[in-house]
Amino acid sequence: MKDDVSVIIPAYNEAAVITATLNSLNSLPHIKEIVVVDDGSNDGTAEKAKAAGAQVIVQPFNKGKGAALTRGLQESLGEYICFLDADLGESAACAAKLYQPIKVGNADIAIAAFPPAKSKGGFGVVTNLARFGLRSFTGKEFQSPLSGQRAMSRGAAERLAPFADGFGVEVSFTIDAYRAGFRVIEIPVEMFHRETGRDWRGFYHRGRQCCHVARVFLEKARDRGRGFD
Ligand SMILES: O=c1ccn([C@@H]2O[C@H](COP(=O)(O)OP(=O)(O)O[C@H]3O[C@H](CO)[C@@H](O)[C@H](O)[C@H]3O)[C@@H](O)[C@H]2O)c(=O)[nH]1
Ligand SMILES: O=C(O)[C@H](O)COP(=O)(O)O
Repeated sequence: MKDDVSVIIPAYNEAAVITATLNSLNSLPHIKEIVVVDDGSNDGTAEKAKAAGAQVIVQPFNKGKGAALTRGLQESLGEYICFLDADLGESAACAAKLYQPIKVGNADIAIAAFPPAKSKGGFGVVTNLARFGLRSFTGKEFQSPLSGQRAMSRGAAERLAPFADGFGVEVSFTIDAYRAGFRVIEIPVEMFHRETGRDWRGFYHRGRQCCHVARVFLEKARDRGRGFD
C-alpha cells in the first residue's frame, strides 16, 4: 500500500507534549506527511514541531480547533486524512488502527473510541451533552462523541469542510457525515490525552466546549426545522 495518509494535528500551546506525539508517529506505515497547524501558540509549539520533522503551518492568531483543521486539510496532499490531537503523546502510535480500515474500504469515517479516563477530569457534562445530541441527530450511541481522532478519505473530508468553529467541530462533523450517508464507525484504541482538571482552567475549558457543542446542536435543529436535513 502507498504512503498516502496526511496526518493533521491542530496544536495550541502544546510545546510540552508535541515532540512525544510526533516521535510516536515516526514508526507508522503509510504516512505521507504530518501537518501541524499551530493555532497561534506562544510557547514554542511550532519550533518543537519543526524540530521533530513535521510540516508546520502557523495560523496568524488563535482561530480555534475547527479552523485549524480546515486549514490543515487545505494544505495537505494525501489521499487519506487522519486528524489527531497534539496531546496524545506515545499513544498516537495507535493511529494506524484508524486509517487502515478506511484505506481498505471497510468504512468512510473511523473515530477513535477511548478507554475510560485514568483520572477524574470533568464531570462528564460536555461528553453527555454531545452523546445525547448525537443520539437524537444520528440515532447512534457514541462511546467517545468528542473524540477528535478521525480518519477518512480526502473526498469525505472535503465534502464535510469547512468545519464548524472551535470545539463544535466533532459533533458537527459527525452529524454532517450521517446526513451525507457516510459509513461512520467507532474503533476502540488505547489512546490517552491530557485530562483537564477541576481547577478554574478546567472549568473555563469545559465551559467553552459546552457552548460550542450546544451552538452546533441549535444550528442543526434549526436546519432540520427548515427542512434542510
Ligand atoms: O484554540 C484551540 C484549542 C485547542 N486546539 C487543539 O485542539 C486539540 C484538542 O484540544 P484540547 O484542549 O486537548 O481539548 P480536550 O477537551 O482535551 O479534547 C476533547 O474535546 C475536544 C472537543 O471539545 C476534541 O476536539 C478533542 O479531540 C477531545 O479529546 C488539541 O490538539 C489542541 O492543541 C487548537 O488547535 N486550538
Ligand atoms: O476532556 C474532555 O473530554 C472534555 O473536557 C469534556 O469534559 P466533561 O465531559 O467531563 O465535561
